[in-house]
Amino acid sequence: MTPTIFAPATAPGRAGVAIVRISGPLADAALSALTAGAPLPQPRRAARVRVSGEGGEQVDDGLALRFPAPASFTGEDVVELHLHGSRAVMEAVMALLSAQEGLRVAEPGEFTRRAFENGKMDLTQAEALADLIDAETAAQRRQALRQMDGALARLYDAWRDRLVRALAHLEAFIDFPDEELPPAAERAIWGSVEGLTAEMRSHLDDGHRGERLRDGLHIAIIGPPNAGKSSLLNALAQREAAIVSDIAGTTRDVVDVHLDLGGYPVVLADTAGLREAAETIESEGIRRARARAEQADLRLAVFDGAEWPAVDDHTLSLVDDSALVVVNKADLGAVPEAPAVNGQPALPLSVKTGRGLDTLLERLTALVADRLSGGSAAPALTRARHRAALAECVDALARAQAADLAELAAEDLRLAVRALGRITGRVEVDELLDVIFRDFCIGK
Ligand SMILES: Nc1nc2c(ncn2[C@@H]2O[C@H](COP(=O)(O)OP(=O)(O)OP(=O)(O)O)[C@@H](O)[C@H]2O)c(=O)[nH]1
Ligand SMILES: [K+]
Ligand SMILES: [Mg+2]
Repeated sequence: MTPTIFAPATAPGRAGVAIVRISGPLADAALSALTAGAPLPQPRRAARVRVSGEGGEQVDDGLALRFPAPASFTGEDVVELHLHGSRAVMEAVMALLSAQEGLRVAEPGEFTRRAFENGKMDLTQAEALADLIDAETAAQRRQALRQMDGALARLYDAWRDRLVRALAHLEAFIDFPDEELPPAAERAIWGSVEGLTAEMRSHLDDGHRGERLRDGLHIAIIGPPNAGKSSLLNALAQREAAIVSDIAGTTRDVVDVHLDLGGYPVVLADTAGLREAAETIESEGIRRARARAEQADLRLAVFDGAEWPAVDDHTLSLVDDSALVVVNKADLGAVPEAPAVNGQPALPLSVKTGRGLDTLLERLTALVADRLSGGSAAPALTRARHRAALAECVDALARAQAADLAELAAEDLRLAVRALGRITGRVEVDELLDVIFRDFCIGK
């Protein structure tokens, strides 16, 4: 018998309510045992229950909900206990459940895994559920909900269906060599494969926006020492995340802060000021600053307005045309209204007076939204796992198209189908035959 599993469904710690979830064939029995054999509540109706332990000692007064199989999250019998969220109550109830025969504590992700195994969701939906739980910003929440609703699963399954169909048509002619593959049928098969390849390529070529939206867009603040990089980080983060001082070379380690810019997640990094450092710790800091600047999705270059119109060469060498350039300390130097650095428009800024901060925030938000939203109606690829499988699929399709023999082409199409199926976790059954019999009248 499948073991019945249980675990707290709410985060640990003191809370008004804590929920314990039980899933498996013994879920109802477990509830009965906890409630001294009181009648089971009606399905999907909250009922007040008195939870008691050994010798009838009361442990808590709470609510119980039953979701009989298969209409439950996992597809199994599920019981939810809504208890008071204290450590003492939770520990007592967990101990009582552990003591019951056939019950054990769930492993991480095991409820969702059972939901997948019972056909309640595909792998992309299971992943989306994890993303929704981790979501910190509105855009992350929207992406996760959309994927949980099956947007990616539908896209990948539709592609897979089209591939299976092309493969079935090709195999039909391989299996029945007396039948010539009519040129029109051959064109249809390869036309469909070509169309699919193009759609997959454009889905892959999305600037990684779905994956970035999960992780946050990485922005590195770079600039010469004392330009006010840490001051700017603190102003954007609205807290004293990094140490600010008038000593050049204050920042050494990279300091990351997580920001929500217009609903989009951003990881903003403050870095060491760039210069020829005399001392080893500072030069290690500068090495880290350069490395971070290279890995970042976007560079925010801060020049020192007190030096204007001179600009720092070390920083300049890291500024590309996607970088956002600001000239800070505009309150000190003779910084013009619309400065240009190396021909690139820059924003005059003063973290001290607040000048330019709103404009900078607006520009940053627009840039981030542009990188992460993509503005397209199609759902975004969200994981490296999907990317790897899709790339494998596209490679197999390219090989199939180049193959001389139909048998070899069919083998590559089969590999392509398998690669796609891995994304959603679908296994192949006798689908090929189904399609053949639906679309062909073999034997006529
Ligand atoms: N007048 C003026 N001073 C500023 C401004 N922004 C920062 N400062 C001052 O400039 C000095 C250096 O600021 P930081 O934020 O530590 O500069 P940094 O670029 O992080 O410096 P390092 O970490 O050493 O590379 C501090 O004394 C700040 O108070 C500004 O807009 N105007
Ligand atoms: K400093
Ligand atoms: Mg600093």
